[in-house]
Amino acid sequence: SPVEWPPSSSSWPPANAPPAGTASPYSGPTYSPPPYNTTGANSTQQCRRTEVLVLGAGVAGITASQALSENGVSDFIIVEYNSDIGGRVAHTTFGNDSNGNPYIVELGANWVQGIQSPGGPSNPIWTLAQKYNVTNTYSNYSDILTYDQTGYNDYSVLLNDYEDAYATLEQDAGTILTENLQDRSVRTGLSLSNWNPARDAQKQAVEWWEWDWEFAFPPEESSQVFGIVNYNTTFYQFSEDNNYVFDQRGFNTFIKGEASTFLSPDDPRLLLNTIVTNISYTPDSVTVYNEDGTCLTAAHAICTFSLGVLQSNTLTFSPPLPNWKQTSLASFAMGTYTKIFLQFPTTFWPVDTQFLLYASPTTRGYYPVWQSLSTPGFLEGSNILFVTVVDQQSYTVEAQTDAQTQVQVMTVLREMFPNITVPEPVAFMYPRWASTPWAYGSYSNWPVGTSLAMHQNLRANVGGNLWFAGEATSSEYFGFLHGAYFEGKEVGTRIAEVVVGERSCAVGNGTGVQCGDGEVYYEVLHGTTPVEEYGIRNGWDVTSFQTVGDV
Ligand SMILES: Cc1cc2nc3c(=O)[nH]c(=O)nc-3n(C[C@H](O)[C@H](O)[C@H](O)COP(=O)(O)OP(=O)(O)OC[C@H]3O[C@@H](n4cnc5c(N)ncnc54)[C@H](O)[C@@H]3O)c2cc1C
Repeated sequence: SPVEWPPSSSSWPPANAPPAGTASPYSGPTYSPPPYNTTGANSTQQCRRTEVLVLGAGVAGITASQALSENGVSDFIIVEYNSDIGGRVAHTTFGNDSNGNPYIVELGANWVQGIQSPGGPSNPIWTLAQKYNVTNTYSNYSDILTYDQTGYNDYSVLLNDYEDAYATLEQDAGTILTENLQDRSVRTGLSLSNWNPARDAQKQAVEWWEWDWEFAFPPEESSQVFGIVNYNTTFYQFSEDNNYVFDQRGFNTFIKGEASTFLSPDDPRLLLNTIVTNISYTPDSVTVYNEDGTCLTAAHAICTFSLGVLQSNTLTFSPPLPNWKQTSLASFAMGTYTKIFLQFPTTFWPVDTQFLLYASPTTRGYYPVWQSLSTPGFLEGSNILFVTVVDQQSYTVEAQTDAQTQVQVMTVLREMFPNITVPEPVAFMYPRWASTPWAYGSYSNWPVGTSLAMHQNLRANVGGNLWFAGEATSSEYFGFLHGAYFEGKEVGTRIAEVVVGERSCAVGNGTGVQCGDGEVYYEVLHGTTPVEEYGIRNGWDVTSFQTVGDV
């Protein structure tokens, strides 16, 4: 049995139960579990029943539930680890303003990426940001100053060189995709486009800003085809703009707003502070067992847990997931992206500049991208700067103490501003995403040489009734909020069709409704996927050959 049942006294109450709830309109519904089932984990007799279980209350869980609701399925339960909804759209208080009130800063998602071109489709996250008046400002990526260990040093011309190489990289990606050639790394593609940073620290910093900062992995570990598709479908389809959110209610305001369209305050269908430890599935049902000893059973379940959680050994499946699913879970990559926040007594850096890029003479990706929130249009006058690291440098800072990281960060800042007496920060903070047990990382990336067929196996349902959705299951928009949005909505809608179909069958009205509609998966995987197989069923909603404006 994958779970201890009934829980022993040592596991009760759970040691890592989430902290008591923060203020939320959806604070924990009071649900009393039935008396413990003593016949073993395989019996679902005593578990609370529902039609659809939605596992996770991030963007995908909420859009999936909303789609269920809008398509006539109201009998669902959302199970969420945390005391609030939003998942990786998460904020906290940081520092103080001049009145002593703390600022709100985003630990996770921060930008609406790709908004809308005139007359073109809108990124749904942009539509919702406008609907809920989420405070945001256009991030001007041209508003950047370049530094190295000697201080200010203008190497911004390298940004143009990279962009010239990128134009070739993206054209080559299109050729590989249409001619069904073997995918390769972005490093290989850049090299073939005459971009070779080798050990040139300034070129490495520019490359990091242009690639790693978005994908949370270096070019060596990123697919040329699918990295370009990801960029293309977001930034050419919607727009090239990234709008930075600094709403003092928190970015998750838009998710809470959408949740309130189908959940009432204290809705008993939302179970917060509930940690799923086992998912048991049969051809007829899915049952989840929770750390608090409760269990829930349903005809269908949508698992929206992050790729990091699915790759961890904190969650078990009974029976174990089939090989094709385990292989796909192991094939995709979960990245880590860490924002390190500092508040100072003054704004000693150029206040009218949004970004500062630092080239470490020794280590690629060592505290490279700095962003000023004190700049007009943001949290003006806040004296807050933050620096972002990803991948190996994220793992390093996660393993260090805050004090150790602060020393390194301050050494870099003093190299960047050799003529200024840089003060110590009055506040310092960063999250540790790679070790956060409900995320185990920040967002996913498409590794080198991994086919669409393999990605389809990440999306595909198991046993017909255990479905998967989230940013990682989005073939085109993986990593992004809008990827999670579309995937949740798609699976919620599909399950609603199945559920409504089953009801029709159950009343025997003779309409011949199909009662199940399983996802396609590939038992035998080929290295590349012919372009004619790219369609809505494997998540290919729009053509990846997007162009900007009239081009
Ligand atoms: C640092 C960082 C920066 C980012 N920046 C951006 C950005 O600027 N723009 C952008 O578009 N995207 C960004 N993203 C990505 C974006 O946040 C995600 O794509 C999106 O929020 C994922 O939503 P989801 O519903 O797929 O998953 P999640 O938000 O992870 O939702 C899954 C839910 O499942 C819950 N859960 C997990 N395990 C369990 C369990 N065992 N039991 C019960 N519940 C569980 C979690 O608590 C979570 O609420 C960023 C992410 C991070 C972390």
